Amino acid sequence: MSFRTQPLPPARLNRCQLFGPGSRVSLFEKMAKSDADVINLDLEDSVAPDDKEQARKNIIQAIGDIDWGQKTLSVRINGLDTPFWYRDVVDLLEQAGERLDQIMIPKVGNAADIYAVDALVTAVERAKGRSKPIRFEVIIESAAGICHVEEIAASSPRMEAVSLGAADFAASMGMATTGIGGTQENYYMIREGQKYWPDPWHWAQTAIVAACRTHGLLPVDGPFGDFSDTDGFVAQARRSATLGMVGKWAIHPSQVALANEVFSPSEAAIGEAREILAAMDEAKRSGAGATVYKGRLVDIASIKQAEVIVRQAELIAG
Ligand SMILES: CC(C)(COP(=O)(O)OP(=O)(O)OC[C@H]1O[C@@H](n2cnc3c(N)ncnc32)[C@H](O)[C@@H]1OP(=O)(O)O)[C@@H](O)C(=O)NCCC(=O)NCCSC(=O)C[C@H](O)C(=O)O
Ligand SMILES: [Mg+2]
Repeated sequence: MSFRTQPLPPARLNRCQLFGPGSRVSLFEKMAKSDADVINLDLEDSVAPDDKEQARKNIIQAIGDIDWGQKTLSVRINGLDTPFWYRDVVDLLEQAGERLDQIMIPKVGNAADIYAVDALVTAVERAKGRSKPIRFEVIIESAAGICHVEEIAASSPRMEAVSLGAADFAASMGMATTGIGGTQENYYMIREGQKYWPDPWHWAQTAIVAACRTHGLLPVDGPFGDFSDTDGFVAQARRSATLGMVGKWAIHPSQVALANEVFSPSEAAIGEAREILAAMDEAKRSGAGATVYKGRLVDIASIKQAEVIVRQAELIAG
C-alpha cells in the first residue's frame, strides 16, 4: 500500500438506481415504493425541452410531498452545455426541501465542470441557510469524461458516485452501435471458426472503478436499454459487479429486482467470506500471514477481499 491509504466509499446501499422522467408525475409514487436504493428524478434527456420547466416544478413538489423512505434521493440536472442547468440548480436548492440528498451531473468532461456546479451550489446553500450539504454523483459519458475521470473523481468533497452512461458514451466515442450497454453484435473475435463476444464497456468501467476506489467513491454501471432482455441485463450487471462496481441503473421497474439480486452477496459468498476471516484470524494467532482454505491460498489480501463482502452484507442487514 502506498503512503496514502485508500478511503472507504460512503457506507450506503447503491445496488440499484431507478430513473424516471420528471415530466411523468404518475411514476413518482411507484418509484418511491420500489425496492431501489437510489431514486433519480430526471430533468435531462428523458424530458423534452418544452417540458423542462414543468418537470422542475413537479420534482420540487414531489421531493417534499412524497415519502421516499430511506432511499437516496437524487435529481439529474441538465448538462453544462445547455441553458437549463443553472436554473435546475438554483430552483432545486432554493425551493426543494432538505430531503433532497444529491444532484447528478451528466456529461461531465473535466474537474472544472464540477467546480462550476460546486460554486453555484455552495452559494445557494449559504444564501438559503441549508443545513444538509448536497452531494454530487456524476455520469462519465463522453470521450473527455473518460480521459479526465481521475481528476473528476478528485474534484470535490461533495462527490459520492460515478456512473458510466453507455448511450452518450458510445455516441461521443463514435462507436458503431445504437444499443445501450451489453453485448455488441459486431464486437467479436474468432478462434477456430467460433465467435466470441468480448465486452466493449470493460475498459471504461475499469477506469471508473479505479478512479472511484482511489478517491473513496461508489462506481456504478449505467443503463441497459433493452428492458425485455433480462438475461442480457443480468450478464452485464454480473460483469460490472465482478469488476468492482456497486450497482446499476434501472430504466424500467422490471430491472430493479435483477440489480438488487446481482449486487447483494449471496448467503454462500457471505458464509465463505466469514470463514476466510476466521481462518486468517487463526493463522495470525499462530504467527502466519497466509494459510490454506478449501485447498487454496488465502493471505492478508484475502482479508480485504472478504471484508468487502461482509461490509456489503452488513449494510443490507441494516
Ligand atoms: C421506458 C419507459 C418509457 C417505459 O414506460 P411504460 O411504457 O409506461 O412501461 P410499462 O407499461 O412497461 O410499465 C409497467 C408498469 O411500471 C410502471 N413504470 C414504468 N416506468 C417506471 C419507472 N421508471 N419507475 C416506476 N414505475 C414505472 C408503469 O407506470 C406501469 O405501472 P402499472 O400501470 O401500475 O402497472 C419508462 O419506464 C421510463 O420512462 N423509464 C425511465 C426512462 C429514463 O428515465 N431515462 C433516463 C435514464 S437513461 C439515460 O439517460 C441514458 C444515459 O444518460 C446514457 O447516456 O447512457
Ligand atoms: Mg446520457
